[in-house]
Amino acid sequence: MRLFNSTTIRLFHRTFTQNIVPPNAITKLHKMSTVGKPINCKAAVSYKPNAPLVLDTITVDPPKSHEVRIKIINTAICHTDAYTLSGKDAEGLFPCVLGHEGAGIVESVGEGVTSVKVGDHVIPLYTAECGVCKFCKSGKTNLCGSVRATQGKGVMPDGTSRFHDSKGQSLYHFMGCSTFSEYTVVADVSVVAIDQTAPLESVCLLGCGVTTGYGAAIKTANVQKGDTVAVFGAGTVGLSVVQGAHSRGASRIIIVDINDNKETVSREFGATDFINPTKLSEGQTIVDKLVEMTDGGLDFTFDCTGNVDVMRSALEACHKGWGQSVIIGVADAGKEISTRPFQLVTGRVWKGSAFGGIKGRSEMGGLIKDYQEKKLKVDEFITARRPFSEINEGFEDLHNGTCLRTVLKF
Ligand SMILES: NC(=O)C1=CN([C@@H]2O[C@H](COP(=O)(O)OP(=O)(O)OC[C@H]3O[C@@H](n4cnc5c(N)ncnc54)[C@H](OP(=O)(O)O)[C@@H]3O)[C@@H](O)[C@H]2O)C=CC1
Ligand SMILES: N[C@@H](CCC(=O)N[C@@H](CSC=O)C(=O)NCC(=O)O)C(=O)O
Ligand SMILES: [Zn+2]
Ligand SMILES: [Zn+2]
Repeated sequence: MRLFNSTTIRLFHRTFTQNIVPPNAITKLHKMSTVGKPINCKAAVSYKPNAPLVLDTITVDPPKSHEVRIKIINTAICHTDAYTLSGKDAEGLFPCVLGHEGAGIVESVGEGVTSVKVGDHVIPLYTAECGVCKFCKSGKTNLCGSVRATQGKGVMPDGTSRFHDSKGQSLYHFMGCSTFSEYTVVADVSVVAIDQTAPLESVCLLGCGVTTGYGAAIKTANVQKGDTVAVFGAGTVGLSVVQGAHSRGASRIIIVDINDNKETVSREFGATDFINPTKLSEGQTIVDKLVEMTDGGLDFTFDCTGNVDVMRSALEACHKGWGQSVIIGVADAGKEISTRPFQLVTGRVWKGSAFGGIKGRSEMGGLIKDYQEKKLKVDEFITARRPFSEINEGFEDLHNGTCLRTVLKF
């Protein structure tokens, strides 16, 4: 689909008034503009749990007040997309347009939008930042209350959807982003403009995985020089925690993963040790092993698996008196965590982290700059690139044992 935004039209308009192009072409050009009109475009629709995504031509309605329509250029597939597709997400709704780790260009904006403009390069944010709600003003959290309730119900803040499939059926939005569509509509508080020179193919990963892990280490945990750290799960999130801990000068960074193929890449991101918990000596638990390796336990541990048994081990491997365990992984509906309260009585702290504690609109620019100055690895997480039409193959990549992120291109 060719896109003419209002800036383009203004430029053409200037050319026309100089009599270089016949005046009747102006009307024709205005007719070609997509602004204010529904757009028909490619999308991958998830009609039901555990089924392949269906490539369809869907209709994306124009943005309403305080909404932004984005042409998505690149989107990656995060483990959370697969989790919701599996039917294990308590908030999962079908039929929907999944995807939340993307980057694109603003096609048009609704009334009242001042924070981004047509042509801006942007990253959609599943953790909004309105700046004025109780959460945003607290200075204590990156969670924002402005659109979270409707986001969890798969609709825009006014309670309606902007997506319809080729049969006219309404489709749910996902995580306020729905990047598995060539065009999407998001709330203005759920999008940030970025430096136009940043490659969208890479920085789309800052829309979730890299930011989440890196932020969990440097913001949520605030790892300091010399700290000992264990990270459970060497996916993009876990390796981004490793990267954050390494940047802070952690003295020991132990990766725990059941897949030996992840050892080399873990060390490349800064891990000092790699442990496969399925290959311990007879009778030894992963907690025993980690406590033994670190003279009593870790300063910080991170769960990046979503497995509640792993979360318990991560807590119990923390040092008595001060060790902190950060839960990042998302668990299946109905799962609960447990431990002996004694673990907390004796000073271990259990906490969680969403989007790495990062405030997307205020802090994304800094992460992009860190990437551009080669202080933050992002490209290194891309293990495959595919055209968007191969999105189902991209989901299969998640199970190939070496996949970190598959980036799709429209
Ligand atoms: N809180 C937040 O803001 C966010 C949370 N998430 C969540 O974080 C988690 C990680 O995401 P992502 O990095 O994309 O996922 P990945 O699937 O890429 O990474 C998870 C890793 O953990 C490994 N693993 C699985 N089970 C165990 C186990 N028992 N012990 C040790 N390692 C194990 C996996 O191995 P294998 O591949 O062999 O299964 C894989 O290497 C997911 O639960 C995701 O939903 C993601 C983004 C944001
Ligand atoms: N829908 C799930 C909860 C999913 C969840 O915890 N999501 C993470 C981000 S995962 C990104 O890949 C998160 O940020 N949570 C905070 C939030 O406000 O959603 C469920 O219902 O369990
Ligand atoms: Zn994600
Ligand atoms: Zn807010």
